[in-house]
Amino acid sequence: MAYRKVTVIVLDSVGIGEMPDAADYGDLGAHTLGHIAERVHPLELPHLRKLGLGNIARLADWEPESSPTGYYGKMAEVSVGKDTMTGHWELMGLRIDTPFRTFPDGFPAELLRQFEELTGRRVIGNKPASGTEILDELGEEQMKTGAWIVYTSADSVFQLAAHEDVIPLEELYEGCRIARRLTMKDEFSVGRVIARPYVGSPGAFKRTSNRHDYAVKPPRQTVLDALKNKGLEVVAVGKINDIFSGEGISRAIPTKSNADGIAVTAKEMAADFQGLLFTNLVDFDSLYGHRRDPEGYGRALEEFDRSLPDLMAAMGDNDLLLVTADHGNDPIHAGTDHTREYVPILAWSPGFSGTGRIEDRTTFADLAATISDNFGAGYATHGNSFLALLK
Ligand SMILES: O=P(O)(O)O[C@H]1O[C@H](CO)[C@@H](O)[C@H]1O
Ligand SMILES: [Mn+2]
Ligand SMILES: [Mn+2]
Repeated sequence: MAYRKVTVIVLDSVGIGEMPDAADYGDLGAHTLGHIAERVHPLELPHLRKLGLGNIARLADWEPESSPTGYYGKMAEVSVGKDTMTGHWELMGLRIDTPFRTFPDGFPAELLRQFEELTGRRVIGNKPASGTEILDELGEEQMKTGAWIVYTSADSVFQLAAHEDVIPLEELYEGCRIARRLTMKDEFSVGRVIARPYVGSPGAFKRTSNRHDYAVKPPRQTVLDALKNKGLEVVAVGKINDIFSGEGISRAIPTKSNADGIAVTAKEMAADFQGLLFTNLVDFDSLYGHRRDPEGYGRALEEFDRSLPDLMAAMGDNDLLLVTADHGNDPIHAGTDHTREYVPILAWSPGFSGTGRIEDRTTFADLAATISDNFGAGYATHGNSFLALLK
């Protein structure tokens, strides 16, 4: 049976345990969901557990669900990376063997010299940092001097933070476009340039939702292109459009928060179209994972869990829901970066007559293969479809 609409919801950073190669990434022992389940009491996720979340892996003292209603499993990442772009691109069929360049010691002086010259402002910072901590450290100096705050992370990112009253948004975005051009060169190449505007006064700075990402394009076509080329709708909710630089997307709806993303997704799930609805909920990662806040992370999971009945009620018998993630971000792991983890996969349709385990997948790209298989899109990927299992 072919589903008319497939909805993929990426719970950004909701990993389900270390990958076998986690040590290569400094992530031995990482377990985003497991550690949240251990730390946060109570953690009420009845709907996710009913689908089979607690049957995928041992999570704290949870009893596995005795009669789950969905198909459940986990997927491994084959690409060399643990960033959002690599994760999402693999979910949509790519295998990234050349890692994005990272800058653990800051960006080369020559890049910053050119950036300062072209923008007419000095740079301060230039190191890996948490985006909120660097504001505590350098926000006041920026307000006094009008310099750019440049920082990076374990991801391949050139992040440009600016107080909205000191450097107007338009100038910040122009600065990002300049940085984007400079970082297209091989020796300076980064996956994303990110505008990080903020407001407030020293000690109480707050980042705003005027963040904007300038990503490189996927290196080849993803299953999104294959669907779009076939005339199917590909609707992107949240930061999906940025992650794919708009490639293969027919309609994009940016969102301001998980709650907003969930509401938009519910509406689009109820709308009548044939194709793919693809949502990213980023708050798990940006507000709680990177901030190492297990409590907040748990509450955000509960918020999503509470919305599941509405999302499911919006589906027709011929629709399929797939819930997954793009990497881990264990809120009790050392540092403030992503963690190299398996991601969960939960599948549900009102039309299911069976339920059960989806055998461990060796690549996130099995999702792309499944989607292609469903729509007869003929997309070539290293992934393997598990569509036949879902019935
Ligand atoms: O600490 P903040 O600024 O939120 O940064 C996080 O967000 C960036 C992009 O997702 C990554 O580099 C990560 O480190
Ligand atoms: Mn992510
Ligand atoms: Mn992140």
